[in-house]
Parts: sequence; structure tokens; C-alpha cells
Amino acid sequence: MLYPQTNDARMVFSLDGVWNFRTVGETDYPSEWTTEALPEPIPMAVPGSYNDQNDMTDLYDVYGWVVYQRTFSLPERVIDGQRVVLRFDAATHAADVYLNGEKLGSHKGGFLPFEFDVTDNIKPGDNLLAVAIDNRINQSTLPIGNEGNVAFFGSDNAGIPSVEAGKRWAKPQNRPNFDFFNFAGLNRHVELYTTPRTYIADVAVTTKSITEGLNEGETGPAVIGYMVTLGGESTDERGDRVTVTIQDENGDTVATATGTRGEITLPAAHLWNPGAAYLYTAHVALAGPAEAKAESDEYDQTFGVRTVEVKDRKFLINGRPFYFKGFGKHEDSYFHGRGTDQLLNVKDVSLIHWLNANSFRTSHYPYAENMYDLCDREGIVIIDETPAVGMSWPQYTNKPLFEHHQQVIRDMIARDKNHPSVVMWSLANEPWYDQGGEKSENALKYFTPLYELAHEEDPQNRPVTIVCCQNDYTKDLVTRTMDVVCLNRYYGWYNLSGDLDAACYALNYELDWWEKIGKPVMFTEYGADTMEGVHGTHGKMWSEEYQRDYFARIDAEIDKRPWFIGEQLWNFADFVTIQGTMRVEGNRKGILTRDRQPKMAAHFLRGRWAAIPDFGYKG
Ligand SMILES: CCCCCC[C@@H]1NC[C@@H](O)[C@H](O)[C@H]1C(=O)O
Repeated sequence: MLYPQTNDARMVFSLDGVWNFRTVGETDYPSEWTTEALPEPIPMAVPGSYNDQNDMTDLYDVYGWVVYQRTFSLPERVIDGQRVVLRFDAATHAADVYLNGEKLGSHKGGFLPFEFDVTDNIKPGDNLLAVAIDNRINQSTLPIGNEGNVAFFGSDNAGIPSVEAGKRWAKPQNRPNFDFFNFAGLNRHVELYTTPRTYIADVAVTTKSITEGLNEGETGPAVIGYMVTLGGESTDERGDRVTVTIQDENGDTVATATGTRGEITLPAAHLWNPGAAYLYTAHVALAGPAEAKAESDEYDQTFGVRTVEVKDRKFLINGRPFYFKGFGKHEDSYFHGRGTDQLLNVKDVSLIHWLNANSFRTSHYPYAENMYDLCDREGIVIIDETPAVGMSWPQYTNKPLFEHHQQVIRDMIARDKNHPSVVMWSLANEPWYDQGGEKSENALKYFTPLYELAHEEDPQNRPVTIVCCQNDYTKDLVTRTMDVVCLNRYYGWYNLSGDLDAACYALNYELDWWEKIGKPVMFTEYGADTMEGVHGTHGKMWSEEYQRDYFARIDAEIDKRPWFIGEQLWNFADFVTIQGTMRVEGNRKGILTRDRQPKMAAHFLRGRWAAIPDFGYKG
């Protein structure tokens, strides 16, 4: 799915700004709220979660529907004869969309784009756009919501008559089976864009071969593959009117090709590398019929020349063994909630550089495209993750959920396939699947087809993984089948708490087991909750000294394992969760505070990572 672009053939109209907004709740929204002006609306900024934007009412407790509304008008002379598309970069978690009183359709899933062809719905003057959004999560959504009365890490005294009575009486609420606040709404950009009626619908670019061993700034022959998909009217005989021009970073043409698919040799290619990005542009042009130049289309698709491969328990980028240094993150900030904030993206990327990190995982959902674009140009490596978090054995026989999971994988790869920064797909975070017997078998039957689907859907055929929770690894049949074993481990925090000696012993006990499995292994989570300003001469849990010591001790152990290919800790920064006895204004495992100030561990890691090269750390 191409990101909207303004050029000689296309135009983008942003619908960001202040919309009208009303909460509805669990019942259905009134139909007149989608066909007439909202009564007594409050202002709501888009993009942005609605939860933190108004203190006259508690929008943290919304359970069910809200309705957004705005009007817009488009210049007739610009859209005349063009195709007009309404696109949502995301709407969390489910949306019904109406234009001028007509329902355009619905979308389920809160972290990937969807669009509607509104060519025949647009009218001169004001158009009324209404979007109803449902924030409810349950056992059949991704992420997973508990339908009982306790969330992940929620506390309870089950069985006590008064407590049970209180749980029955309590108003319905979302009970996330995951550890981040269920921020919702129009979290990302909303836009209208035009294309000709016959248009470029998709562009895929792959790297077929490179010259390995190039140093930064050196060039060598490379071969790329491309495929252009056309859409709209009379697309079949138009293939011969497609030209592809490859431009280097200076905008100079380095190669050209015609046709909707083929291979192109770049005689002196610059490689895209972590920390040394180089971006090319494939300028795709679809010539209109001679008699109608105005029907030509064009699209500029950036890409990087680089290969990714898992081989001999190494993670190779451009044939060299890469070592992941970084973290899991969240799209999470004051006031914006999970809303796209380009300034924060730029600041976070600067902090990734300041920390001498080179990568992050999009825990636990695909992030907004803007962040991937930034990482493409900044040479930061991404593990791209679906919103499948909080899963357990009941899900592995839930066929509608499996089909939704398949669609999410297709949509995530369709959106992110051209980003050189994306080097691996994560199918899920911490699915619980170590109960042994049929439950473990069902998990394997659920995830194996998804693993195969991700490989099939990706034209670049990147490695595929799943991120494994602290579990009984001997009964976990799934993790060991992935291309890379990604472990979330909390020795010294959730278990053997405060005892880093025992924690290191237990970690090595498990790593001895993984030694025999023959796959590359990395941490995708490890860490300790830390309150900035809490100190101690013998750093105890929650102190800044403990978080620093935790990483220093654990890292010393993984350094001893040549097949341990990376350390992504938990978390880049503190972030908001449900309220609960184990969370103080959220999860405090950040090495930065939520307002991006470094804790003591950040300084330790900055020094450690300065001494760890992107390539060849383990030989
Ligand atoms: C019993 C062990 C469970 C460890 C689970 C650790 C969790 N992994 C997923 C993340 O979203 C959580 O924030 C993290 C944690 O709680 O800080």
C-alpha cells in the first residue's frame, strides 16, 4: 500500500486538525451522529489519542464507541476527472466511516492503514465526514483483552464474596491482557489524496545481489528487482507505458527500465547499512494515452540496496554479522497518548544515536509509517511486530482470530515491505504456549502457518520470529522453530528478584539449553523497573543503581555466547499502563523517563554500546 504523495500527477489533502467529538459508550452510536452535525461536541485533535485531551470528563475510562466529525471541501478544478481516496493511517481499534451520510465501510485493527475510494461520494462545497471508533478489546481482537475482570498484572482477591460481588457490579471496562494503556482514537494522520483513474497501485523493490565487503562510501555492482502493480481502468495493456528511473541520493539517474516488472543492474551501488544509510528513489511513471497526457501517473518510492540473511547462527546484513543494540519501544507520550508525534520521533531517533544504539522493535504493534521513513534515512534497524500481544492457549483454536492475524500480517508486510530499516518480522509478543501437551501442540499448529505466510508475503523474504515470554522453554514448541530465537527474560526482576548472582546462574542454565538448539538467540526484552532519583550504596530493586547493575551483570553473561546476536532491553522509555499495584504512573523499566531524561543505566549502556560495533562483535 503506497503512502500518499503529492507530485505532478497526485495531490494530498491533510485532514489533520481539530475535529468535533462525542463519547457514546457501550451502546451503539446514534445514526444521526453520522449524518448530521454532532450535538454539543467537544474539540479533539487529530492525530492523537483522545484519552488525555480533555479533563472535563475522564476519557481514560471510555469503553465502547466515540464519534469524530469534521467537514472538508476540495477544489473542483483539482479533483475533476481524478480518483479521490480517503485514507486513515490507523484508527484504534475498530472504525465505521461515513461520508455525507453514506456508510463507506468498516475496518477492524488499530495499527495499520485502510482507505476508501470516495470519487463518487465527494460533492462540491462542504462534505461531512463522520468516524465512529470502538476501543473495546476482547479474546478475539489483537491485542487481546481479558473478558473477565482482571487485566494483565491487575491485582485481585478472587473468590471473596464481596470482591466477586464488586466485580459483577463494576461498570464494564477494557481489561488489557497486555502491559500498555489502551490509548485509542484517530491516533494517526487522516488524509485525502488523488490519482488518475488508471494509476500506480503498488511498487515493490528487492535486492537480488550486492558486492559484499564494501566499506562505508565504497560502491560495487548490485542487482535490484522491481514490480509495479497498476490499478483502476484498462490496466492490462498499459504495462508497456511504465518506466522506472533509479535516482541516487543526489537525484542523478543511475539506471532506467521499462515494464511493470524486471531486474535492474546498478553498476556502482551504495549499500544501505546500519549507521550508514543510503537511499535511492525509484521514480515510477505511467504514461497516459497520447491523447490524454493528464491521465499519466507517477510515484517516487525510496528504497535501500541491502541484503538480510540468517546463516550459521549469525544475522547477516550485507553479508556481515550484525549485533542488535537497542530496545523495545512504545508509541507513548504525554498528551498525545499513542498519537503520531513527528517531533517526538525525531527526538527519539536522536536519543537512539546518543545511546549508541542501532535498533528497536516496534513493540507491540506496527508503528506509524513516519517513524520507519526516519529510520530508513538514519540507518536504524527495525524488528516490525504485529499487534498480537496477550495471546494464550484459547486463541490457538480461535479460527476467526487466526484469519484476522493472517490479514494483519499481510497488511503489515504490504505497508512496510520496501523499508530497508525493517530486517525481521515478529509474529507476536509473548504468546503463552508452554503448557505442554495439546496446548503446546495447538500453538505450533497456529503459528507455523503464520511463519510460512510472512515468508511468502514478503518480496524480500526477510527472517521471521516470534518474541517469547519468560517460560518453560522445554515445553515451548514454537520459539525454536523461528529463524531467530527472541527471548524476553527477567532473571533478577520477576524471578530471583534482587539476586543478580542467582539471576546470572539461572540465565546460563537456560542458555546452556539454547546452545543445543542451533539457532541465533537475542534478547528482545530484559530490564528492571526503576524510579529516577531512587539510589542506594548497594542498589536495591527500583533504584537506579540496580537497573545499571542488572544490565552490567546480565550483559557480561551474554557476551560469553558467540551465538547471542543482540541485546534489546525493556524499555527505551517509561510508558503508561493500566492503573495497578505494580505500576506507578505506568511501567518504569525505561532507561529514560517518559519525558526522555536518562537514568543512570542509560549512561552505562551508552558507554557499553559505544564499544560494541554494529558488525563483527561476536566474530
Ligand atoms: C512473569 C513474567 C512476565 C514478564 C513479562 C514482561 C513484560 N513483557 C511485555 C511488555 O509489554 C511488558 O511491559 C513487560 C513488563 O512486564 O515489564
